[in-house]
Amino acid sequence: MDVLDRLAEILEQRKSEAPEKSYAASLYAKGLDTILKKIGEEATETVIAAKDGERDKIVYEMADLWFHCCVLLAQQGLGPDDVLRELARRFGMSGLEEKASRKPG
Ligand SMILES: N=c1c2ncn([C@@H]3O[C@H](COP(=O)(O)OP(=O)(O)OP(=O)(O)O)[C@@H](O)[C@H]3O)c2ncn1[C@@H]1O[C@H](COP(=O)(O)O)[C@@H](O)[C@H]1O
Repeated sequence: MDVLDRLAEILEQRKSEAPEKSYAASLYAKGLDTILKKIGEEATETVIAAKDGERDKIVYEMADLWFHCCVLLAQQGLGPDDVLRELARRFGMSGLEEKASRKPG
């Protein structure tokens, strides 16, 4: 199982957690506007890191951005696989081939 699959699984589990116990659960409880605001903030922080040429910070901020995008996908009943399938489709790879290409070995 890769990182995005595992994160998606954890984010699904967090839907039944108490908001005080989990950051993801607190985002679900606050709702769509809060999740979208976080995505906007993290995207901006990523842009600033790139403009400043801070490679470590680009990675850190983009991880925050991807995390919040995964929260949005989960909140919408979607997951990383839906996006990866669309990316794969754009260069002619089937969903099954895309999944197989991500498996180690
Ligand atoms: N991958 C993440 C993850 N990435 C980012 N974040 C949180 O996203 C928030 C980012 O918002 P901010 O930028 O405002 O935070 P900040 O502390 O000011 O940081 P910077 O401004 O310096 O970037 C922080 O609170 C981070 O802790 C994450 N919180 C949780 N996870 C994972 O998600 C899973 C579920 O987490 P919980 O719901 O907390 O159990 C766990 O497996 C965690 O490892």
